[in-house]
Formats: sequence, C-alpha cells, structure tokens
Amino acid sequence: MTHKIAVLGTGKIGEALLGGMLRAGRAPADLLATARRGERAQALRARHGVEVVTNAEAAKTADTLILAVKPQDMAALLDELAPHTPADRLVISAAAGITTGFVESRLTAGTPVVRVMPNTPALVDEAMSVISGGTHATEEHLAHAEEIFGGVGKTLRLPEAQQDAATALSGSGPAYFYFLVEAMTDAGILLGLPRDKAHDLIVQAAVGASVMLRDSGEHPVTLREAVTSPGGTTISAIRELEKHGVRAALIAALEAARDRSRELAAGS
Ligand SMILES: NC(=O)C1=CN([C@@H]2O[C@H](COP(=O)(O)OP(=O)(O)OC[C@H]3O[C@@H](n4cnc5c(N)ncnc54)[C@H](OP(=O)(O)O)[C@@H]3O)[C@@H](O)[C@H]2O)C=CC1
Ligand SMILES: O=C(O)[C@@H]1CCC=N1
Repeated sequence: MTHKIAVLGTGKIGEALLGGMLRAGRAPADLLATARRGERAQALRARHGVEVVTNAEAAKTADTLILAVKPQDMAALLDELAPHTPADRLVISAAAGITTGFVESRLTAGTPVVRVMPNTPALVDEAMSVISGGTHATEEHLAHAEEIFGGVGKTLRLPEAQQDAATALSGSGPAYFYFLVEAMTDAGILLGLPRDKAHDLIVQAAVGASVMLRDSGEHPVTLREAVTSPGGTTISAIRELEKHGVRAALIAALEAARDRSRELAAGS
C-alpha cells in the first residue's frame, strides 16, 4: 500500500514542503494538500499537480498529516480534524509554539504526534528541521518524519523542551540573514555603490562565508580572525559592531523569538 501524505494549510511553509516532497521523488498521486481559499487551491493544483481536498478528506485518506497552519489557526483545524482522524494517523505539526501535548489533547487518545520546526530554505533543499516526538510517537514515526523532512535538507532531533529555542535559531534564522543583507546593501549605497552591485557583493560574501562555516570545520572565530588583518579594514568595522551592541542585540532578538514561541503555545 502506498503511503499518502497530506499537507493541511498549504501556505508558504506547506507549499515549500509539498514542492520538496515532489522533488524528492514522491508521486503527485501520493500527496494531498488542503487550502482555505478556492484560488489558493487552484494555484496549488496548477503548480504541483496534486489533488487539493478538504481537511476531513485528507484526514480520512492520508496516513501522515502535516499540519502547517498558523499557530493561531491550529485549535480550529484540530477540532475540525478530530472526528475524521483515526488514531493510526501520524500527525506532524510544523507550527511554532504548538506543543505535541496540545495536538494530542484535541485528537483521539493514542494518536502519534511529531513536532517539527523546518525553515524556508526547504525551497532549495537546504532546510534545517528540528524534530521532537510526542507521547505516542515511536522510533518508526520519528524516522518517518526524518525521511520526509530529510528530503528538503538537514534534520536534527531535540527534546521538545528545546523546540522554542530551535524556532528562534533555525526556524526564524533565515530572516535574520536577509535582514543583515538588506542592511549591508544599504551600507553599500551609502558608500556610493549601485544597489544591484552592492546586493551582488553582499550575497556572494554571505554564500562564501556560509559554505566555509558549513564545510571548513573551523570555528567562526578562527574564520573571522583570518579576515581581520592587523591595523586593517575589518577590525575598524568590528569595533563599530561591538560599540553598537550588535552581539547583545542578536542575543536579545533570539530571546524575544523564543519567548514569542512560548506565547504562541499559550494561544496568544
Ligand atoms: N514561514 C516560515 O518560515 C515557517 C513557518 N512555520 C510554521 O508554519 C505555519 C505556517 O506558516 P506560514 O506558511 O508562514 O503561513 P501561511 O499563512 O503562509 O500558511 C498557512 C496557510 O494555512 C491556511 N489555512 C489556515 N487555516 C486553514 C484551514 N482550516 N484549512 C486549510 N487551510 C488553512 C492559510 O490559508 P489563507 O491563505 O486563507 O490564510 C494559509 O495558506 C505556522 O504555524 C508557522 O509557525 C514553521 C517554520 C518556518
Ligand atoms: O515567524 C514565525 O512565527 C514562523 C515560525 C518560524 C519562522 N516563521
């Protein structure tokens, strides 16, 4: 029997996962999607060739349900799903803050639930997905989640207590880098470069630095020191970053993201 996977609430992250599963070789017939609006359903069918069904149909038909609605929409979705979801379905929640306990409490007792925090580089198969199991999730369920999310990048298992922190680091992480690129491109404008050239210079510096961080095995401090020539340009910039508290700002920013994830768990 083929294993059917449904994405429920196919927005930005849901569509990224859907596309990734297709690139990884799953047949469109083995995938289902759900959407709230007709035009969204139409666009998903046109772009991916998958069937777009109701949430109830997805719960009845698919073996694995990936819930990708906003945390604020999760309670309503679970209440809609509960009467149609047999306890043998694997339910994977990708929502920030939402605990496996919350999902379990709204579905049939014994339903296996896995919490996953992916990120948008799933679109280019470079996601980081952090995986935690709920009360009834077995090794087999976790391995199945790893197989799905491993198709769009790296996976890491962490205790659920660390999911809010992981959300702050890797879930939201890409946004911080885009923000830095945007700010550094503005700096290029100030220094008199055309915007498109400034953008290209910073993006390639970011790509090069990212590949070195990932592949060189060197600590970031070592890599930074190699750029920082005595009496040179880099240390003049680093002094300004330290003077303006950029390290403290980043620590505070990620702490705020972690706290927001906790608030979302509480339904606010
Ligand atoms: N964006 C990201 O980088 C990441 C997001 N996440 C998590 O993924 C989830 C979705 O985020 P994101 O993709 O950014 O948000 P989106 O708003 O793009 O996606 C959510 C989608 O769910 C749809 N939806 C809401 N309720 C229902 C319902 N009852 N039935 C069917 N579809 C429904 C929405 O429809 P409509 O279009 O009508 O609003 C929307 O298309 C969140 O919980 C977030 O925490 C996790 C990791 C990274
Ligand atoms: O901003 C958010 O809430 C979601 C979760 C992680 C990334 N985006």
